[in-house]
Amino acid sequence: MNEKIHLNVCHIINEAASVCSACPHGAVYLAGGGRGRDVALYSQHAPDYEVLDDPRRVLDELRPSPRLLPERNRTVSEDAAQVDAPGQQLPLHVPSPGLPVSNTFGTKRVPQAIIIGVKKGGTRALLEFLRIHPDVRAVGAEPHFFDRFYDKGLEWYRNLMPRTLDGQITMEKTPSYFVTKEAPTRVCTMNCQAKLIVVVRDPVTRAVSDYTQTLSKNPGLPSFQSLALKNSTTGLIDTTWSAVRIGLYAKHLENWLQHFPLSHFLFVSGERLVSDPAGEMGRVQDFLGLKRVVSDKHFYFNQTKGFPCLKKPEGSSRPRCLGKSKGRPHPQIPAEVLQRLRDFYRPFNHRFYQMSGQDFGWD
Ligand SMILES: Nc1ncnc2c1ncn2[C@@H]1O[C@H](COP(=O)(O)OS(=O)(=O)O)[C@@H](OP(=O)(O)O)[C@H]1O
Repeated sequence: MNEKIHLNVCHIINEAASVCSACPHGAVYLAGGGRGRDVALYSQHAPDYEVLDDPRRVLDELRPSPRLLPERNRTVSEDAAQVDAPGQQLPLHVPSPGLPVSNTFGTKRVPQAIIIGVKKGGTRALLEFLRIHPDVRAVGAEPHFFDRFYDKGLEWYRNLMPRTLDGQITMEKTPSYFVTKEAPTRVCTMNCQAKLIVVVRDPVTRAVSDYTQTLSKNPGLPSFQSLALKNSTTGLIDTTWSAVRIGLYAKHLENWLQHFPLSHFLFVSGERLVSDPAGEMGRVQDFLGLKRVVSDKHFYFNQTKGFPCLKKPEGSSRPRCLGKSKGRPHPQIPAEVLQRLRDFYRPFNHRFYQMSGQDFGWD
């Protein structure tokens, strides 16, 4: 193989990571320890990464569109920067000494659109669905720039972004931005015209989902009810617990609305993203000013997973579901505790419906 093409092939293998239920953290890591000739090149550099199971896929990546040839930002894992696991982030870039890490196609731009929340709302599904669109380029891992790494500076942030051609939109998702006090002013300092997407989900289910994630990392965690309730007799809710606090959408939105007009926001229903992904994606594409490319022909409902999956996600010619940490079973929570939480959230939900102009039907 011509050396230049060979390097491009390797580069694209490395860049074409996509979500996969069979791999740790739900991601395919295409570099390292491969069975295929091209993949094997990486074995000494990135031994920790999973193997591309079919080197022929590389050719698929090369074929479809010249837009795929510019650098694809390296995706690591959808859970690379979990809000619950500070300090346990995987690198945003897979090192590949001696091989080109970028080419000169396109420009790295700061995002014009950001998925700012909410944690456990369905943000990963939305980003992966958007990445099918040829005019969307997104960083795979969560950069956490506007909450944790702001002092690294805007150039650091911009450098994390994939290169885009004219007309393509740069995006990222970090769900913790929605609940970060300083995030709105920081995002506005970067770009006050930014479009902001919030995937919201019934705050009670969201809290249980959040708890499920923490429990999966820490099996000794106290029960949901002991964390959610200040006192089991009075039934008072502990609003200092982050799993509860994140669901106060009206309160967090109020903070954002001090810096951005409502027209800059799109609220995506986490529930409808599961029941009607194509319908919800239609709204998202309209909001972003994109042609409606992502449609019902891209989705199928996977009975085993119980969720919609992609027929052809970005960088793949095979169907893919999100990883095991997305759409996992929740522990059983006593009905009276859930009811107590539902009652607690009701006024906040109604306020949120008023503010957003949308009724999400959570009660
Ligand atoms: N298509 C598809 N496949 C799998 N999972 C899906 C999908 N669409 C939405 N969801 C829901 O996404 C929930 C996880 O939300 P996030 O991706 O925002 O989580 S995170 O904040 O990034 O950790 C996840 O929450 P759990 O069900 O609690 O695991 C899912 O309910």
